Amino acid sequence: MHEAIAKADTLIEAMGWIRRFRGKTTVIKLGGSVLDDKDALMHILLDVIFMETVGMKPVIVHGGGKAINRALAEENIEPKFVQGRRYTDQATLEVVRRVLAGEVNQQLTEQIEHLGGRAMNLSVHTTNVLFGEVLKLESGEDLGRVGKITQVDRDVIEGLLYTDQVPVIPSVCEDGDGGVLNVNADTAAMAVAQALGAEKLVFLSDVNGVRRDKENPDTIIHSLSESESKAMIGNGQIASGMIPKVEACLETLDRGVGKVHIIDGRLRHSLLLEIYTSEGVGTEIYKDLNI
Ligand SMILES: Nc1ncnc2c1ncn2[C@@H]1O[C@H](COP(=O)(O)OP(=O)(O)O)[C@@H](O)[C@H]1O
Ligand SMILES: CC(=O)N[C@@H](CCC(=O)OP(=O)(O)O)C(=O)O
Repeated sequence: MHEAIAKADTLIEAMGWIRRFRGKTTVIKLGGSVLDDKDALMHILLDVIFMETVGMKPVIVHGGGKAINRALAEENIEPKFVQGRRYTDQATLEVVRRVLAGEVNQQLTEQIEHLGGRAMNLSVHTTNVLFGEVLKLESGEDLGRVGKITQVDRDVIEGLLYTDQVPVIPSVCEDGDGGVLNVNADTAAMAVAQALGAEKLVFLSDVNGVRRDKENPDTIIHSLSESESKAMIGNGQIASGMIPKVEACLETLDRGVGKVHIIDGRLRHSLLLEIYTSEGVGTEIYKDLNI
């Protein structure tokens, strides 16, 4: 009996934060690292279904870098990265399109349905919501068929949220000429969060947050300013796949999204903990105060 009362107490405690976030949009970016961890992924999707059930509006944007690497290896194509982004020739693009917009996108949607939620896959194979153009790096280096998002079909996404479905969006966009482009999933999540004016953007990865020493989990920084983030990218403390994530956080904060966090998708219920504990988990990136 005591146990049952404690459970009921927990529900009442949750009422405050459920009310606070009801009707608000959270964009959740799932990276290849958590997509590859079956157990972690199942718990993340259960958290997402819970959020939707209590009236929050979760939107999933996903990558799948590891699955792409495996598929490329099968075709003897050597992966190549420039500043954390994949150089994408035509053969690589075919693989990215098949794996991200096809397999991973469909598997995620089916798994949400299998776990009792309602989801809809929005990809270039079904209903596309991401449009863009070829990304040009300031350094002048060529990335091939890599895109940046210039437009998001907000109406389609909001229509799904209105009918209590979780939109599941891969990081592939259409260009204006009937072709598709490979987009880094962190930047795609940023574009979707901006277009929707999301309350939160959460990056779920395989690290506990941004660390001073990337090998040492104890050096996590819970609250990181814009200027310190830039300095850490400059001196190499923030490297590889963390660069597009932090850059996406900074750009998002410039464009009116409430909060941006990088959290550990392997930690059970990290998504719910992030929303309803005051200190949160992982790293929050904030804009410098202009004093
Ligand atoms: N300062 C840092 N703190 C934490 N992780 C870092 C840092 N610099 C580089 N990294 C690397 O970034 C990786 C996360 O990026 P990535 O592998 O692209 O994740 P995802 O697949 O979730 O997008 C970490 O696993 C880590 O190896
Ligand atoms: C241009 C570019 O880099 N595209 C990425 C898209 C997938 C992605 O970003 O996946 P993760 O989130 O798992 O890293 C790629 O081809 O790997």
